[in-house]
Amino acid sequence: MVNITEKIKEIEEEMRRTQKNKATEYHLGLLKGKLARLRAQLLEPAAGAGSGGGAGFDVSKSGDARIALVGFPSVGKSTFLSKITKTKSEVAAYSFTTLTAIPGVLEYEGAEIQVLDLPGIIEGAAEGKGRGRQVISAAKTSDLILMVLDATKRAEQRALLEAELEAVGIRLNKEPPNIYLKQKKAGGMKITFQNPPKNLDEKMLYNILRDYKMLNCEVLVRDENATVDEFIDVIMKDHRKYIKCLYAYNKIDSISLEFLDKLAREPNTVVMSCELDLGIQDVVDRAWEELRLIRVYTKRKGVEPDFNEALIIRGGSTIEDVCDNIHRTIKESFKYAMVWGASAKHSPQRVGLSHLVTEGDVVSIVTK
Ligand SMILES: Nc1nc2c(ncn2[C@@H]2O[C@H](COP(=O)(O)OP(=O)(O)OP(=O)(O)O)[C@@H](O)[C@H]2O)c(=O)[nH]1
Ligand SMILES: [K+]
Ligand SMILES: [Mg+2]
Repeated sequence: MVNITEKIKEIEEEMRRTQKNKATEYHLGLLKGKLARLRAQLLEPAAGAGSGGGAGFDVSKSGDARIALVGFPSVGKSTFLSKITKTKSEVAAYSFTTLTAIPGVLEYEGAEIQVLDLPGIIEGAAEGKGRGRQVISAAKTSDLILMVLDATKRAEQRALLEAELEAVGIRLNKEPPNIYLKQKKAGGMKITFQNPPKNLDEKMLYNILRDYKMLNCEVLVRDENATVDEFIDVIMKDHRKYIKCLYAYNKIDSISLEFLDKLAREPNTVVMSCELDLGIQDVVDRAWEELRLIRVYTKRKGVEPDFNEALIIRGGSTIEDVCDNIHRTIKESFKYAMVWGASAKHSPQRVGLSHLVTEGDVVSIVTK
């Protein structure tokens, strides 16, 4: 493990030393590719090491979604958990009060959201400092990262945390790159650009693919703004996780109104004071919005739907997802579904498995 960490340091050092220009961009691209590979290795549990390596905390998922509270020590993560759930997680003025993952349940309009209070992380977490790697692994399993920040601390804290999460393959508030990559058994490399790329060229991709020993593959870059980093993300897609992040600045009781105003205007940002009980509900409402969960009601033939019993599913879900949510095997005997509500062209509409449902729909599944 030490070996990999040292190699990572060496490459980072070399990247810092290398001046960025046309002549060095191929070399830098290759270094980035190597770095991504080493970082993934670092997170892989060592053979026979049991729960070592990249394993998270042993908390099973429950409820309709999971939110992870991530932040530096003593920013108020446990205070916040204790405010929004019935769970009491220890609060104190010293760092590393919380030493493991403490789950709580947030009830929100009929949904149950699991909220994980996590130990504070520090710079170097991705490389294994403190419980950093465990915390980050837990964050990787969440549907939303609520990054808790101390409004009284330096502004750089946010960028530092983001860099730690980036280093282990978490991509915050980003979509997967619009690049198609398929490994083949033979035929060499076929690289195509749909539009002339601004930051890439064929040679660069070729070099990186060769370094990854992907000699036979097909690449189609659809996005003209795609970057080398995004291309590497596509190669490493099994190690990447695209997660929404909401930034919550706590302790606004201790900052000036001017600064508060500035913070509150930043994108994906909410402000609060757990101490004064200010803004807590706003943070919860925003977190709920970011999760993009919707409620769908099921109905048996000839019976009124039960509006007290919603299925909570992800926005963008289909009838197929609804089936999977009801029962693992229902899809096998699926004939068609009847849908009432906003997603139906007329009520009811007869639809197939691929129909997209939306908030408040009533669905009746007809089986063979
Ligand atoms: N001024 C102020 N202090 C707060 C606020 N919220 C929490 N605190 C204090 O900040 C300190 C740390 O709170 P914790 O909830 O233990 O912080 P944590 O992020 O869970 O800390 P670790 O578990 O050690 O990582 C405590 O002394 C809290 O009373 C707030 O809104 N304003
Ligand atoms: K603390
Ligand atoms: Mg804590």
